[in-house]
Amino acid sequence: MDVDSGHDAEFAQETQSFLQWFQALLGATFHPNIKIVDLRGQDAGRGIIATADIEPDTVLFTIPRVSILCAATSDLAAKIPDIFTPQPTATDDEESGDEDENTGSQDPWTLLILVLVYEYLQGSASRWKPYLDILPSTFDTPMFWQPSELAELEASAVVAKVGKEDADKMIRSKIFTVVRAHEDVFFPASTPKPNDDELLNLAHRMGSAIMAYAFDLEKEDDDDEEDEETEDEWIEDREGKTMMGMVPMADMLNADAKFNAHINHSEAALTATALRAICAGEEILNYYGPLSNGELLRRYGYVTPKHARYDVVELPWSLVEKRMAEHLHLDSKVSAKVAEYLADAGEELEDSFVLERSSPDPSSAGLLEGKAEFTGLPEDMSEQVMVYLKAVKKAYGGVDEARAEALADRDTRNEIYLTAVTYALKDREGQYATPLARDNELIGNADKPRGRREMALWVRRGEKQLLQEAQAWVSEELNKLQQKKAADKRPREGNDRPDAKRRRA
Ligand SMILES: C[S@@+](CC[C@H](N)C(=O)[O-])C[C@H]1O[C@@H](n2cnc3c(N)ncnc32)[C@H](O)[C@@H]1O
Repeated sequence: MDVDSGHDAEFAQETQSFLQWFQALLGATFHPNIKIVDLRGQDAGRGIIATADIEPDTVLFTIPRVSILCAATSDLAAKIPDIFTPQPTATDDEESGDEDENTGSQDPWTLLILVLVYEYLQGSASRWKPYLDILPSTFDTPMFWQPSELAELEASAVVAKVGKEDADKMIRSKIFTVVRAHEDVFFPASTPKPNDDELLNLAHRMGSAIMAYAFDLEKEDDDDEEDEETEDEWIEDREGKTMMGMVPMADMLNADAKFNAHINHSEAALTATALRAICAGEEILNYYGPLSNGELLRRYGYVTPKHARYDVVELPWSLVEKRMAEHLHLDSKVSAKVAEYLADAGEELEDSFVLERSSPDPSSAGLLEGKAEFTGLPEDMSEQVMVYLKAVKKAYGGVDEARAEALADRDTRNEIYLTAVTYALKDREGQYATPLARDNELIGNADKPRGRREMALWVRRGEKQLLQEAQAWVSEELNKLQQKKAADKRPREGNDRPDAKRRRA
């Protein structure tokens, strides 16, 4: 038997039906040395493992493009073609200011939600029924978390990105309208029609499945001549206009920052190949990109220790600005002038900046290379600080020339910047409900998080660790700068022989 029977007979049966369905697809292949397994014991759903050693470059499985579930393959496009013909672009809508009201224009996301809702509602009549049966009905993405679970993520930028309300709004405007206008197409006569709440839940479920499972598919027209076998993997830009699709079996692969398989896109099929030798018993892992654990949680509902190297933290400009104003002892009058100059100069200030480590790309074999290290503050933040300090210098002009003069010195500006950032980073760390030491204590020797609260704990711990690394880096830079300033002064003092002068005096 190709399938691990696991503990749950229904789960195993669905896996088996899916595999049989997949293997019967014209052009599909599934290597005999791999199998789908039940990894629920590790909070990882289904996954694929090697049952015997696998050579590098082995084709693990092949999915013919005609079996991808998308707008181009579902019958829905033929039944309501108007919805699938290109509408004015989002930019046009934004310009006309009626994006929310424009219920007609669909995008790759909403089209795929419509397709999935349609295929799901067709039940046994859907070509993809055995595949749809194994898609999850519940998710661990924060979109579905209780407020008390979300509270564990407090201060992480992930919370603001959950977007449940926006998703509800989008579903009501773009999905409901189409489904309700074509009930004869969406709802088979033999089954009861879902009410709005049921439809909302179904659309959310499909939207979340897309977020965690869908591939961005290249449009045939976009392929260039060399694209026989392109390197187009999970594309990170989910806002793009490329067609999206659900790729059975390719999405049975779990993923990590260290991985051993890759999905190649060719004209007729998608193939999963081994990037290096894979040992019997090893899990076959794909790669979703250099995502922070916060982002991995938001999109896919899981976090891994290896993704922590890609963690990010947002530093609000307000914290940096406040600390700079304090450091410069700006009074309200000067502050107002600074704001005025910035406005006059048309400077559009960013609200926040993303701190991250420099991390080498994984090797072509999917191995992690080198160390991820904090090596500098975001360049756009440094630029914004300099714009701000220039405005301060101008505000002091004619009021306090000595201060204005001091700000003309580059090292002085840098010192002000680094000092303010030191405090701003501490302030940012203080926004989290628990200190890093407490999170470390809670995690102890655990090798991975289990459950939502632990995932939140790992996300916030990772962000605070990064904040501390940033603080250490800033403090070192500040030391170097102060030493440089001291050294810059010394030769002058030596030349002027102040000691001798003082002695003479
Ligand atoms: C493309 S699917 C992979 C197959 C999935 N495990 C299943 O049972 O259908 C992506 C989902 O798998 C899970 N997943 C992927 N990689 C994982 C990992 N390294 N650890 C835990 N869960 C993982 C997450 O729930 C994610 O949303």
